[in-house]
Amino acid sequence: MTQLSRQPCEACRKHSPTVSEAEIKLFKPEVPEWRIVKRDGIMQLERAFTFDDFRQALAFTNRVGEIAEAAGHHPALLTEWGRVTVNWWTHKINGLHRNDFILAARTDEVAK
Ligand SMILES: C[C@H](O)[C@H](O)[C@H]1CNC2=NC(N)=NC(=O)C2=N1
Repeated sequence: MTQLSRQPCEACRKHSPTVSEAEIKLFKPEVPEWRIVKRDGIMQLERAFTFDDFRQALAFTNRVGEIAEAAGHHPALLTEWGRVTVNWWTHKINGLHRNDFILAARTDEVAK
């Protein structure tokens, strides 16, 4: 499989299926630092990134915003002094789509 972050996002429609167990087994190893959590009954990918101060946390937040805008797919972002918590899920299907794994992989790339 080509590197997850390089894969194109696919159009996600209202009735698109959520990721299967088999897809999770395929994709999750490519984003090992992310947890699959359930928030408000919705499966999400979540990771907290730490930084030396607020300015660096904010700069990372904006980099994630840029990749989200480029993909037309957006996370929940909690930006604090020294930490940014990122949650990816697909609103249209109230759950996880392959796009969320792709964007999580891209998020890791802009954290470096
Ligand atoms: C109209 C707009 O493209 C859609 O609402 C997009 C925007 N960004 C999105 N982001 C996420 N995470 N899920 C969506 O379903 C979604 N839909």
